[in-house]
Amino acid sequence: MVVLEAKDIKFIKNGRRILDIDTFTLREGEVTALIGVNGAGKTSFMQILALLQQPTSGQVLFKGEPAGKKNLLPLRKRMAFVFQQPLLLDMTVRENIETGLRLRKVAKKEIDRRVALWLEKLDIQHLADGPVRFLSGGEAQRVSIARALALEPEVLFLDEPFTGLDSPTRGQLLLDMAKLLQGTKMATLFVTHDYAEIPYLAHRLAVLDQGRIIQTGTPRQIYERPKNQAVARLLQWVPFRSEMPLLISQKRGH
Ligand SMILES: Nc1ncnc2c1ncn2[C@@H]1O[C@H](COP(=O)(O)OP(=O)(O)OP(=O)(O)O)[C@@H](O)[C@H]1O
Repeated sequence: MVVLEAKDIKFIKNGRRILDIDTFTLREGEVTALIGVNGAGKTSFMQILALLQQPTSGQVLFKGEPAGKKNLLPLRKRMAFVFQQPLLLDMTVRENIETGLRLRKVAKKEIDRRVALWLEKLDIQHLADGPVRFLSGGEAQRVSIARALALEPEVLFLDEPFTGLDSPTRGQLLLDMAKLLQGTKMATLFVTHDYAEIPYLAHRLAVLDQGRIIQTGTPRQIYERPKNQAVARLLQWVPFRSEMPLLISQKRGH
């Protein structure tokens, strides 16, 4: 099922075409990785999909409902973000996870249930009542993931969430994240500059080049058959790409 759909998106700034995307979809239960060189338009496109930025023309549909001024806020409440910087409030871990739920007027009992659940799933129960100020980078990112997932969003945006973490911390968090996303109904967009992360999380891959989506498919399809020179060039630095585990693609029988 298509959860989020972008149609005929054009985004023009200072007379320059930043984005020109005919069609793009995020589907239920699927993680789509979006890659492209610096300046390709990933952030702009993510902001448009997250309804944080209005395109010059075109439409974003949420489960078939066109997003417009009237339904912007209720639709945004059905989405959640994890950024490269955890952007935590100067409170305890527990309070950080609770805040978004309170803003959405979730009942106290349900807040307690969800906070306990996501503290456990992210393995941060022991940090719950301490201030976020003293957390390591990896712990802070776990809190920001728990905060996003506790909202039970229908769409999840992951904006380079593992960048800046050391290798073992990142590896463990990637594996934990893959487990957490398995079997959920969320439609997830995953922007990353580290292509080695893709096979662990992404079912689909979309390549953005100069504002256009130039190829979509499973990671394996794209690694094995890049559509043109631009895609091949982009992926040429992926280490050992032919031997990569491609965990999710294999499990799903692609
Ligand atoms: N509001 C704006 N006004 C003018 N130019 C903009 C605006 N937003 C983005 N751009 C330009 O659009 C292009 C795409 O930017 P964007 O940040 O979306 O790319 P990106 O793929 O996310 O890059 P990076 O990987 O470096 O974050 C860039 O050339 C940027 O300078």
